[in-house]
Amino acid sequence: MKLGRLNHVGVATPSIEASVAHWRDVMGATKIHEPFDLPAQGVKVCFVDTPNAQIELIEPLGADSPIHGFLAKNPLGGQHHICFEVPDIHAARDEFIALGKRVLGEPRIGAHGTLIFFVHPKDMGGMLTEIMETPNGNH
Ligand SMILES: C[C@@H](C(=O)O)C(=O)SCCNC(=O)CCNC(=O)[C@H](O)C(C)(C)COP(=O)(O)OP(=O)(O)OC[C@H]1O[C@@H](n2cnc3c(N)ncnc32)[C@H](O)[C@@H]1OP(=O)(O)O
Ligand SMILES: [Co+2]
Repeated sequence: MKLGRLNHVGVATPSIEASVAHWRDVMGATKIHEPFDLPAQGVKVCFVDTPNAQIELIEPLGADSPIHGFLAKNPLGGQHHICFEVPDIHAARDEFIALGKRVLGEPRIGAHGTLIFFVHPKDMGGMLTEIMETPNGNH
């Protein structure tokens, strides 16, 4: 696979509102985007910009949210996934599968509007890994 830019670090939180205050007041973030619901992924999302990547705050949305289990184990929240860009999402998916990695579902539209997929943390050194097609402008 051709490893691209680190796009974001996903951080699960029980409260985006409380996390926004942390990133603003403790970490000094100056550009924090408006939160929005992403029902197709079962999360509410809020991007915090850093100079070279984003922090993606995710709060559970709905009873089927994929992050309920993580928050049950980590009630404070915490680092949930890392996301790297690739030029060709379908080629990347085929390559992970060929390496025997568990790709979690079909590529789907993520929070940046491009296709994403996830690879199981137990096949990735303990890190839930999100792969996303490079958004226009990041090339
Ligand atoms: C909006 C979007 C975007 O950026 O565009 C997003 O990011 S949405 C981000 C939210 N969406 C997703 O995460 C979708 C993909 N995720 C999934 O399909 C699931 O969450 C899985 C990763 C398969 C985990 O499933 P589940 O929560 O049922 O966990 P489980 O209890 O079966 O966990 C199995 C083992 O994996 C570990 N495990 C679970 N989640 C983990 C995580 N985030 N990082 C590292 N390890 C993790 C558990 O501790 C457990 O280990 P032990 O057995 O050793 O205790
Ligand atoms: Co993400």
